[in-house]
Amino acid sequence: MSQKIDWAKYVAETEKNITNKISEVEISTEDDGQPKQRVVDNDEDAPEQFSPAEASLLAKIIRKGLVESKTNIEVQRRDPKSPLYSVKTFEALNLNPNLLKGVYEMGFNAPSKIQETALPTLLADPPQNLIAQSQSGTGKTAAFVLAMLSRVDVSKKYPQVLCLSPTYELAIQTGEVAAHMAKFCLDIEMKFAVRGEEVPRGSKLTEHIIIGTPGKVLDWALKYRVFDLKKIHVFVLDEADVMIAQQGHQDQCIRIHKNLSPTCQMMFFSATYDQEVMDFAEHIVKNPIIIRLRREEESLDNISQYYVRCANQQEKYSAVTNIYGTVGVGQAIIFCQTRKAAAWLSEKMSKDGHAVAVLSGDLTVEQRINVLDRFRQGQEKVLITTNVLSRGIDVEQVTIVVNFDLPVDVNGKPDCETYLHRIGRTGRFGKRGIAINLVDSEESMAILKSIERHFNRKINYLNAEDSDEIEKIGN
Ligand SMILES: Nc1ncnc2c1ncn2[C@@H]1O[C@H](COP(=O)(O)OP(=O)(O)OP(=O)(O)O)[C@@H](O)[C@H]1O
Repeated sequence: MSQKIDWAKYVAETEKNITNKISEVEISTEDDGQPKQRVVDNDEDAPEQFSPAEASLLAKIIRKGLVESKTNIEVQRRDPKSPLYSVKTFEALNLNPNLLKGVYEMGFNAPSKIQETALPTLLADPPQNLIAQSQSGTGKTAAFVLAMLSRVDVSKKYPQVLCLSPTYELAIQTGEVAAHMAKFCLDIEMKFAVRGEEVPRGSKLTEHIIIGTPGKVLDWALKYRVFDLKKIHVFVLDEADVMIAQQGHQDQCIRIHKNLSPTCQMMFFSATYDQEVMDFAEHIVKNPIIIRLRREEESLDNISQYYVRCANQQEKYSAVTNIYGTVGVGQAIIFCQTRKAAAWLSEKMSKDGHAVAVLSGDLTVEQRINVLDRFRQGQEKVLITTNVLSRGIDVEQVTIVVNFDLPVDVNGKPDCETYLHRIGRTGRFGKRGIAINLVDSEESMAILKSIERHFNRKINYLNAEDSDEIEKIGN
């Protein structure tokens, strides 16, 4: 099926394309287009209107979803098919006692499947390389953060562990998890290498761990030379698939990777790897242990997926305002494909008296972190955003994800990986979540169907005429 790729040539060509200007790029394929008005053709299955009956059905679904979000995690832990399943305790993973204290302090009672399977490899001696895949919200961050903290030699006052994240927000979140886990390991020091952080040229970093975005890390390592990539002995690539395959990150990550010592331990993590990206990962990581999901395991049972048919942009807007009215005690994230669409939607909702926050690459990093903090504290119940927040961001109370626009790649083709990451902002660690897709044209219907086929997972039509619908939810 696929044509053979010469990875060595591919890496060499990618490197040739590296520009001298090193800057941070967000994982968003935003364009500057205005939201378009589209008209849907008649469809025999589905009425065009987002009717009051549908609005009321939606409200019921959301309420039911919220009630079920109290699903017992312990039950899932005993189900071998669940990503939360584990047989071991954290004690059995041979963690340093102070790290173990940190883990329990965070309220973690037992490891998830990925933690239980990845940690023995990550902590093995001699060190083993790992390429790991596990569904969104199943505890990958804790797995690699525990490995990072375990590998630090505090007597050596220089950066030894490097973790790369695709966005500013994700780097900060990972640093916060690491700080929390290291609460009883006071000697471990960390530094963020992200936009807004500056270091004097010629100075030498003394922190043990660097967590950052690729552009800044490359700047600090190769331009300012404030730390030595050859002395890094643990390299973590979070969201590894976009980091090695998406334009903007790829050249920087590969350049960083090339400058590491051949003995540096590699830890690649993501919820998604398509086959080509996995082949490439296997090419750049020597003798890796691979933890891989089957396609049908990639999407989570605890996230119920729906679509709503809307005739045009105005009906999409009505659907969103209806959803706004039903969020209740949870929170919602609404994804738009472009910054402009996000700005348009948030302005319109604000004008109509709905309190919403908006986060996109249009804001400064200070504004971005401020918006996210307020959302985490529940000051706004609804956050409108772009793909910049599609990956990794962990806000426990998010019960609903809305795709105002379905995710497409630069060629307008369905972006199944982004879809999975977006809907994974809800349903964190076994909680229940609801994903609602707004479909306003035959093109968007085709995209939805293609996503459905890709994961072989039904996305249910929100049919107000079907009185059994609510009963089916969650089954
Ligand atoms: N063993 C555990 N017990 C209880 N909660 C946990 C455990 N491990 C992680 N969590 C919690 O689960 C949530 C999701 O974890 P995390 O953010 O690490 O997921 P992830 O797999 O990295 O997700 P994503 O693919 O979206 O990046 C977090 O709130 C985290 O605190």
